[in-house]
Amino acid sequence: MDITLKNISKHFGHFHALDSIDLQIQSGELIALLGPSGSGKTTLLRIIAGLEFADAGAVYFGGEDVAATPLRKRQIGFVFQHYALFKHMTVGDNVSFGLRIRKGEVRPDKVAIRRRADELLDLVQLSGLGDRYPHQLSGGQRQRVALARALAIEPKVLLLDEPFGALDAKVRKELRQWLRELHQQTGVTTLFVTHDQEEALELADRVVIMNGGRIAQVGSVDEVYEQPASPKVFDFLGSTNRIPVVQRENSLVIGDQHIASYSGDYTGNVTVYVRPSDLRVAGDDDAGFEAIVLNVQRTGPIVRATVEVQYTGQRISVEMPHLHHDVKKLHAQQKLRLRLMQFSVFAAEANSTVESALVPPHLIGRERLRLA
Ligand SMILES: Nc1ncnc2c1ncn2[C@@H]1O[C@H](COP(=O)(O)OP(=O)(O)OP(=O)(O)O)[C@@H](O)[C@H]1O
Repeated sequence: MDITLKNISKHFGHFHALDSIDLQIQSGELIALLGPSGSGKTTLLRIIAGLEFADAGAVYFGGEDVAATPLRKRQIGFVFQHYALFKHMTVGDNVSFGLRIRKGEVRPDKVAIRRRADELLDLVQLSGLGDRYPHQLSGGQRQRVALARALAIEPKVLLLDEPFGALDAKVRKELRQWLRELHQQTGVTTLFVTHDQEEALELADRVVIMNGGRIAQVGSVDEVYEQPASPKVFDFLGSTNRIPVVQRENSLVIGDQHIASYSGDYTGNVTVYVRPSDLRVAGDDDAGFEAIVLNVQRTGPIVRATVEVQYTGQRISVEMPHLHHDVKKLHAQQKLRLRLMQFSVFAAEANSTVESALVPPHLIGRERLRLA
């Protein structure tokens, strides 16, 4: 089932929780709604479900405006963060609940209901546990029961609100992989809310990044990660270093050092955004910038260092694989050159001064005069 959201807005009192949301979701897509707390993810999910109503705009399922379609007729499966299983019912009865409460002709007979529950328990890899009660399951198993229950009604759309939020990190990782496989098998159009960028990037076909009730960017995992539309999106998708530099003749420079080629939209004083893991020790022929190592931490296969960028004074983090011979020897007070493997450039931040970005310290007096 494809879903179209057109110009959705929602206020709670004077608070503008959603502002002109437009989004098109293809049938069978797995979409992550990612964003900081309060950005409007759950509100949007609830509006799609019909649990909340928009002040303006429309939701279309397969081209049909669902404004007048009540919740029970939207054929939506839900899973929330806190497993809302019925405690007094067995796992099998929980899974088949949506079928057992159907009325009239659409209610399958007892044997068919039992068979469907068993199939679903197979699908979520819990076969044989149908007679247990929820308290006899682990957290991860309970969330899988919740998913099986949501799938029992053969939903056209699956909506998951932080489905793994209450589970520990290891179980979360396992369930992510499992959900991805389950989605490949069922092909149900799925939207899931998360504020965990790793979860969104690992699971989704496309990511919708929300901020302050608006969509900050929509794209494939590679698009949002490699071409973030704004500093906010860059920040939200992982650790960020910011380095003030100058764009000059297709080049980014710090002082007299050419640190990378660049011919994008921004010119003059700009800020390079680079992730710690996208920095490497530069070879003799590489473009790069000088830095001094302040401290080094070795954690398993990764070496983490804090370095100070020469001339600009920024303290930035670097993460490199420990196997490289230059990285093995890294120590405090060492001078080195770093190169940017992948980075984004945005307009200069308000507090990054021209003199710190542009010139080596011994030239600052002169350069300031020239700029005055
Ligand atoms: N029923 C309500 N009444 C008043 N304000 C609400 C209501 N529901 C949500 N809000 C507000 O709307 C904003 C968006 O809330 P929403 O739950 O959609 O955010 P979210 O991105 O899902 O956040 P989280 O990750 O913390 O769950 C928040 O500021 C929240 O306080």
